[in-house]
Amino acid sequence: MAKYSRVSGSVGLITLQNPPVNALSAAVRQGIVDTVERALSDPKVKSVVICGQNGIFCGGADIKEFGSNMSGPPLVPMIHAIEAANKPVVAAIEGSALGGGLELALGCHYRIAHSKARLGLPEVTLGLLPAAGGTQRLPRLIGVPAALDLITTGRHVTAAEALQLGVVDQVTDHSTVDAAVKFAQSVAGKPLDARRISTYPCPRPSDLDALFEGVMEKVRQSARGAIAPVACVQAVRAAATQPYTQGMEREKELMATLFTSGQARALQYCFFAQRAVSRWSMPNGARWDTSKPRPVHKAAVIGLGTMGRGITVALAQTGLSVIAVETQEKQLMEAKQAVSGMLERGAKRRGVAPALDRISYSRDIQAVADVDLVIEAVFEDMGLKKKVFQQLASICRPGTFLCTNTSALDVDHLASQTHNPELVVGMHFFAPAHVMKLLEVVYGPRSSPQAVATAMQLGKKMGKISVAVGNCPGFVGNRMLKPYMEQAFFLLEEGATPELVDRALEEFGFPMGVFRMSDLSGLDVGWRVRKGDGLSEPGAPSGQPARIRQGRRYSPLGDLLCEQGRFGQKTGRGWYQYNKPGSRVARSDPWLHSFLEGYRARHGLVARRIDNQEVLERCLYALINEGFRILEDGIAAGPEDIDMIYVFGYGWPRHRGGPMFYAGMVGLGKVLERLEHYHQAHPDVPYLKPCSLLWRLVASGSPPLHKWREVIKKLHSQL
Ligand SMILES: CCCCCCCCCCCCC[C@H](O)CC(=O)SCCNC(=O)CCNC(=O)[C@H](O)C(C)(C)COP(=O)(O)OP(=O)(O)OC[C@H]1O[C@@H](n2cnc3c(N)ncnc32)[C@H](O)[C@@H]1OP(=O)(O)O
Repeated sequence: MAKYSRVSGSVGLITLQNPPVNALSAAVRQGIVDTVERALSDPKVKSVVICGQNGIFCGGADIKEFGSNMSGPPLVPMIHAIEAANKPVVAAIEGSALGGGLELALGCHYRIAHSKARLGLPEVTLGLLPAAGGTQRLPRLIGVPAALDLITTGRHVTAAEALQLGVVDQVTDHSTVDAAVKFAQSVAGKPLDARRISTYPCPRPSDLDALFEGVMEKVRQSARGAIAPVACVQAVRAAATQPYTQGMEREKELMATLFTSGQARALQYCFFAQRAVSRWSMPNGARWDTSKPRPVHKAAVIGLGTMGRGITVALAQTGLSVIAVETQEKQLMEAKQAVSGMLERGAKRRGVAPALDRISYSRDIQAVADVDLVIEAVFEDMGLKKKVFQQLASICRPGTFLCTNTSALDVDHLASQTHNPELVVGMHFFAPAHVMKLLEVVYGPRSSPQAVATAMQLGKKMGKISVAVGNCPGFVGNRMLKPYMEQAFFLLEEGATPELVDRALEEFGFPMGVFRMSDLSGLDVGWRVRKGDGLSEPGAPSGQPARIRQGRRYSPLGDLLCEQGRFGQKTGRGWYQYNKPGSRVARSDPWLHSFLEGYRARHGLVARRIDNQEVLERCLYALINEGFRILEDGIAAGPEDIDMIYVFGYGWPRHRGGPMFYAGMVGLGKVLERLEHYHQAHPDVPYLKPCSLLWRLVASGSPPLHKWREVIKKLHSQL
């Protein structure tokens, strides 16, 4: 699918046609090969322009093809043929030129870009490297350090930056195709030898070894176990140290390893899952494509603590008018300052004016009377939230959407405080709310499809990955976190240390292990919840054994630390020790180790050797098991929803695809077998009991993840 025409008498115009992004599918590659041949053999044609239809040059190789047997002409010889052409070929870049799209443009002799175009080699984000010559041509064109930056980060650059780097030859504000055709006419007949990038010598930095060692070190640290960034560095090193043909061989060899890796599968799954979650559905049949969102121009935020401040910033940055309400004078003053600071810093980073005048502050909740949507972000206390919702119900004009930023409380119970429960949804942001990408949109049994659609659309406008989920304690993310953390506590009781557990999880790829994370977010948060649930003393019924609550195993370790005032980083002591309160550098704490020994002795527990494998299996499989329960309960519509929540909100390593994808990679049978094993060893831990959906999936032959919905549907229809 590439259209051919002759324009302005002597220019062969090739238009890539594969909506929506003109990906280089087999048909497009065949189309390019055919039309280039046609242009080169037509004596009337003196030069050639390649462009893409619908304002986008090319989004790269067709990622969907990677999972199947690839047919059609391969990219590398196709691009070589273009570069070797004896007539000038000009790329007219509008919209995006990414991955294979940019590699195609690098094979052309000239590149003209529209000022709004974005260019990049994002293959690394898909677990790959630019394997159509990108790792060899780009460093030859723009130098090794700049090429390393683009290829190892995958970042997209603007046309202006591309021009500055030397990736493109000209930028236009007008019709790119017209400019390229004119340019093509002007260079017709001119020698092309100096325009074939593969023939350029690669500029060789004097400190080559030091440069590559430094970049490799940086990449290894930030990649957290991802292999593609490392391979990207190796491929660029080949460009800098070997002739082009050998460099291409190295590129191919490294790509072959990446192409078949589990990491590439996981990252490509994430690419599609990230897009799939916007196509939400509810158990009652309501869906994204049949539910119309209402526009939101003016919003209000109630409560300006940490979350309320971040939400206010995120809304203002999206271009909405915001009324920010905080009843406490001192808190309001502090919040104003903090919000202005965040907006100014963000605006400076993005080179725009801060959106300060979009926000008006008030101490009076009556100020929200005429907004389109309210986000309540007061303290996580049901009594307080209920009061706010009752007030909102009487203040707001009819039709106003009322959203709660609770992280676990019952959205339906809050909805019942209003006259229009259909207008109520949860909008669970993650701290810091103006930075974190995840938003859980929580629908209750009475939430209208329009309320869900409106919250989802608002989240998208705010640049969030919004995932629609059902209402249950903890929703999806926090509900799954509970068994994960519980296992970590039990492992301490049985002989592990916080350091051992955290190391295993960090080696797996989490940015922080469970105990370092708990110190960061504050041990008191969970303590308050456990007290509310009647688990932690003194709320627990008297006379019950210290390590059993509500008939199941319970570890009071977190409560005991809180009783000592060890709330984590903010108090300078938690699972680790810190130089001073607020310090972020966790150090091993001998006090904690002897406390654990004393605790075990008091409860007659004998410490045993626990290895990384047990830590991972118990923590991760307990979390995954809860994920299956969530699917079984219909709280999440599909495994992609759960995975994107964990990747974007909980630091699950993207190259492992999310917990449910990971379960599929490990093998559902193996997950089931290990859960059974651990449940037999710990029968008082219900979270370790494999759930029926997992049994059902294994009994159905462990189908691939995209077929799970069918099994879930069958299960629901039988209930
Ligand atoms: C032993 C075995 C040896 C094997 C060796 C194998 C050798 C193979 C040789 C391969 C040569 C390598 C070539 C190249 O280096 C590799 C690549 O090019 S990989 C692809 C790189 N490109 C990207 O990563 C870009 C991805 N796309 C985007 O970033 C964005 O889509 C966009 C282009 C900026 C547009 O953004 P939006 O306008 O917001 O639109 P969406 O993102 O919502 O996308 C719309 C729609 O299009 C789908 N889509 C986008 N890009 C692609 C793509 N490249 N391929 C397929 N489909 C794509 C996207 O999924 C959306 O559809 P939906 O999912 O919503 O249905």
